[in-house]
Amino acid sequence: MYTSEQVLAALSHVEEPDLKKDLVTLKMIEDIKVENKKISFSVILTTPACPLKEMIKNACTNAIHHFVDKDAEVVINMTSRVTTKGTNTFPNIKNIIAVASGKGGVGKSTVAVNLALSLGKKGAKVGLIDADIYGPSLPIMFHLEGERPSIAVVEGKNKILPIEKYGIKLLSIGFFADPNQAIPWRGPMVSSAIKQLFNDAEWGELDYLIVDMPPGTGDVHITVAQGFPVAGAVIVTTPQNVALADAKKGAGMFRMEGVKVPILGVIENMSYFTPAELPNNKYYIFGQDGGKKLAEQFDVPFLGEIPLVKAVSEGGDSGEPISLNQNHPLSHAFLDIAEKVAQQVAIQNAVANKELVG
Ligand SMILES: Nc1ncnc2c1ncn2[C@@H]1O[C@H](COP(=O)(O)OP(=O)(O)OP(=O)(O)O)[C@@H](O)[C@H]1O
Repeated sequence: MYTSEQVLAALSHVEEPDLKKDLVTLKMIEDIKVENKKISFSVILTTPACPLKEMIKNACTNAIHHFVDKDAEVVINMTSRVTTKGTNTFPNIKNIIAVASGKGGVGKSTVAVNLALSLGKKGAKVGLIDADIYGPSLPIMFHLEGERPSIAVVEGKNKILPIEKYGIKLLSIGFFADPNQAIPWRGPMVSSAIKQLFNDAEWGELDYLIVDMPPGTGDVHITVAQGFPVAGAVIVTTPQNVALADAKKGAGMFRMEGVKVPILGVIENMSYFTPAELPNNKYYIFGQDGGKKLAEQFDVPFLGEIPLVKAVSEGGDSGEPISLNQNHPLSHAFLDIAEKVAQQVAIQNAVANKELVG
């Protein structure tokens, strides 16, 4: 018969690759049960979208076989408790992630929507705010044109109820505006409208709240970055020089004194085009590797590339984003990006909570 101490001793040899400490020190092991030759326990990851899940699971099994008994039956329940910063002033929303670009039209909304859906597919509780006051696209991308969120009284206060679709909760500035009427936004108006989407909505418990920002750097950015505990920003760009130059300004804003939002990484969209009849050809219409170079310049991770594919724009226009199509290769590409984003959030949280030296 084995003991829990033997199991813990074995697992203290398994390191969490990102956090660079062993699983026992990080308190990631729970519910140890030993029964004859069977050893079971739970590993509590920092996110259900952990890209290292299988690697950690295999390392645990190997450690038990090596340090306890090579014939033990090992049953591991891989689960998660999404981390947040100790200083988070919004405890029911664990991580706010801003999706930003410098230039307009680079696919920021497309990335925000598919990132949110992919995190949801991984089992996280996800919300999405469309804060693009100049061109809110979420109502069309979710086929919710003309919808208005309901209002409910919660603890004596009127609260906006986010609309739920495809497993995530949504609010768009577009739900409150006439799509045929342009609004001349002034600074204070912008600020109060954006704050309402966060403060006056009944979001419930969320692991990740993705915020689709307007292009450029303006009032919305300042309101979100200074008014709310943003876990990090993702920068979307195309490889084109004009987009990169603007993306640099956008990323630079998050690093300014008084803003100081960590940049989680760069996503390159419209990286290349592959015609359906020539599936092995890649045409780098907007140039090559611009996103990677931008990530290098800012010393942040490159989170992935998305090619120019007709199904992406069709999915956006029809209200069925590409991520809903499980079989499409880009659905996998977005899942991969979502894992990398969640991983970077967990790393930033560990740095902020002084569990990791940044
Ligand atoms: N990888 C892609 N392949 C094909 N079409 C794409 C791709 N990414 C985005 N698009 C299309 O490009 C257009 C602009 O995308 P999107 O609205 O996501 O950009 P944006 O940066 O959010 O724009 P805005 O500046 O208006 O906020 C949309 O029609 C979208 O469907």
